[in-house]
Amino acid sequence: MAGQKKLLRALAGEKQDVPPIWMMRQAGRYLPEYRATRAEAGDFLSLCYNPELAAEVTLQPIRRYGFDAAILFADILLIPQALGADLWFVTGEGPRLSTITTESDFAKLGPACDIHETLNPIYETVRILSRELPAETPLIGFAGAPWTVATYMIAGRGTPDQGPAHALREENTALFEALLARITEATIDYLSKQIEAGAEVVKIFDSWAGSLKGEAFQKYALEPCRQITAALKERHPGIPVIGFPREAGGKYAGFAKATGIDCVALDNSVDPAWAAAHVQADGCVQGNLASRHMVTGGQDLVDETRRIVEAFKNGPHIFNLGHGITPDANPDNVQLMIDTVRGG
Ligand SMILES: Cc1c2[nH]c(c1CCC(=O)O)Cc1[nH]c(c(CCC(=O)O)c1C)Cc1[nH]c(c(CCC(=O)O)c1C)Cc1[nH]c(c(C)c1CCC(=O)O)C2
Repeated sequence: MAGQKKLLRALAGEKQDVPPIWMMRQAGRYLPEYRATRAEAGDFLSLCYNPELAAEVTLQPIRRYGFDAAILFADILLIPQALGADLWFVTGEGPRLSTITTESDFAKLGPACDIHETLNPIYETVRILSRELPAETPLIGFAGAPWTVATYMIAGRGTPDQGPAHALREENTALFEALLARITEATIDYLSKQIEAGAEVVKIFDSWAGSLKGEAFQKYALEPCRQITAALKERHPGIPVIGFPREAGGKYAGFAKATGIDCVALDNSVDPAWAAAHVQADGCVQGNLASRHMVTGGQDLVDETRRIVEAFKNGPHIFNLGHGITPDANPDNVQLMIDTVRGG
């Protein structure tokens, strides 16, 4: 069923001599061809909603590097926008959204079933990519996890400690949980449409999972991921799901079993030998190389890449970074990483 695609074979639990490789944010500002297409689109959001150009930037890193997977070009904050939040990007600073802190803010959001009107161009991007990607290159669809998306919707921007979201969670738990439930429902529908349009794998990005401790992690990171995964696998039997509870630390262990996901994406704070013993024991793992190596390069990059490949060589493994590549990265260092993984 997994066919010959290396990524799908790893997700199905197969150990390979050379792991498949792709990179978080592989379509991005470190590539001159991305910057040119983004300029043609006008701005980042216009690029996300332009199916031809979004497909073009998705394909750019595949053409340049021959990665073993493509990831849909879009953003986790399109869901809040499709639910009715205002969204814009401030150059050099990041995203801004209208905030949700009261029942009346929440009441202004639309129902989950209304998101597709806004998100239809994204499904069109997926359809174009299904036609244009090389036969051996699967397409990964994605969405943000409800907690991470909620942190942006509550604060109206990225925050270092997710303070406003934690405050709402403690002070108005009912409103916080209603918001999470709405995002969860929308995310299931959104990912389901991506799969219908041709995505062969989906990934759930919980970039701020690490700030949820103890029972809160179980309720607001693990449980929504379990719900989304169960609903998708019921609608689309066999669809592989990658989960990324970033900075989950010791809670990476057991996460795949508890949620039903097929692969756990690791950030660069976990020791690969520990993760091989405690996370990969349950199935496929992905990630772990610190993104800064794409800036600094050299022998350190080669040594770290080899250390990770070696640590995970006895089980299913997808080579990737521990977080997205940054705009100051050198494209030559990406090639060096790929050559090291493939050439030893
Ligand atoms: C938290 C989060 C966001 N977006 C995303 C996350 C989760 C993963 C993570 O933790 O990095 C996920 C994301 N964002 C983007 C993708 C596309 C696919 C890929 O190549 O990985 C994916 C999977 C494109 C993007 N999303 C964004 C860019 C840069 C936009 C530009 O061209 O100016 C890209 C290529 C913008 C974005 N989008 C977001 C922020 C905070 C920012 C601004 C920060 C920055 O400028 O890098 C929200």
